[in-house]
Order: sequence, then C-alpha cells, then structure tokens
Amino acid sequence: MSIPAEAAAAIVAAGRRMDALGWVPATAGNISVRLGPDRIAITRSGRHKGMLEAGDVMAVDAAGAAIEPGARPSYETLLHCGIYRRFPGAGAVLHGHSVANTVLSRRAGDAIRLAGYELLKVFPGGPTHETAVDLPVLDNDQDIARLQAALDALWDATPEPPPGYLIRGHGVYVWGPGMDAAMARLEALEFMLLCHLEEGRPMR
Ligand SMILES: CSCCC(=O)C(=O)COP(=O)(O)O
Ligand SMILES: [Zn+2]
Repeated sequence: MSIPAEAAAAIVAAGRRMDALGWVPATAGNISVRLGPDRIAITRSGRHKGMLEAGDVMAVDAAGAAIEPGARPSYETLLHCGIYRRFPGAGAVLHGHSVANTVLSRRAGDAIRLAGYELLKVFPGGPTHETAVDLPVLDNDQDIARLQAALDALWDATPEPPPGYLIRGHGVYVWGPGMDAAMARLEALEFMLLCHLEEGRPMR
C-alpha cells in the first residue's frame, strides 16, 4: 500500500524536529499517523528518526500487522495501535527518548504530577495553569502486548487520562488529533519535564 504523501511528509518532518531537539538518539523513537479506520502509517523499525525518507514509512492495520508482506514496522507498533483503538480522536502519535523523560521516569512512582505550569494549557480539557495533570509512568517491558495490556487496565480505571504517558527508563508517548497538535503537546510536556528536572523536584 502506498502511503499518502502528506502523511509520510508529516512523519518525516516530525522525526527531523524531534532529532533537532535531541529526543530521538540513535534509532530511538517511532512516529505514526492514522490513515483510516483500519490503516496506520508508521515508521519502519530501526530507522534514525532524524534521517527519515518517505520510504521509511509503511502501513499497518489496526492490529499492527504489516500491509506489505515481510515489512517490519516499529517494534512498538502495538502501543500506537492501542492509542488509536482507545482514543478515536487520536490522529497522530509521537514517541521519543529524551534525557528529561528518561531520568524523571526512572525516579518516579506510578505518576508525575505536573502542576502550576502555564504550558498545561496545551493539554485538552481546558486546564488552566492552576490545574494539575498526573502523567502516568509504567514499568518498561519488552513484551509490548503485555505493556499495552497494562495501559488498557490503567485507562479503564482513569476517567479522562491525559494524552500521554511515560515508560520507565525508556521514553514518552504523546498523541493528538493531528501531527501539529501531537507535536505541540510533546513540546509542552518535554518543557515541563525539563523544568521538573532542573528544579530537582521530588516525584509523586
Ligand atoms: C534503539 S532504541 C530501542 C527501541 C526503541 O525503544 C524505539 O523507540 C525504536 O524502536 P523502533 O522499532 O520503532 O525503531
Ligand atoms: Zn522506544
């Protein structure tokens, strides 16, 4: 299946931006866009996200199976599928490995409370800088299906989960209705995490 040019271009541009910001070292990170009810465009596994070309983007179905026989999507494809399945409004998903999200997730308990930041306004639901967002932190797991099951259990128990989560010692997942919104949320989140890190704040 050929990927619509604008979807591939959005993924390539997002990879370059995340790389420029130092959030996707080596071949870390993965990026996707929802193409339709049963189609997702996602980065192939093992590609450097700062050097992506349109051919580094491939299609999978809603269960994460490659449309093109033999093609190898991101190892973490099931986490993207889990987001699109749970949140019908999600149109793009970004995953990165920044220093801030890695260090803070290693220190944290099961959530990091972000409170009092002006940039919380970038998150949905109209929070003001006076509200708080509890960003979930899940233990890392190489069994991605099991990790997604832990996320589904968490989301089942959380009425309005924020559009992101951390995986301990690994990285962040953030989503939005489209790539621009997902990137804005990622940038806001990384900024707040960096502030947390600079302040040396205790974790929840
Ligand atoms: C070299 S980073 C280890 C794998 C990972 O966490 C990641 O984000 C990239 O995996 P992918 O299969 O999407 O390239
Ligand atoms: Zn990763």
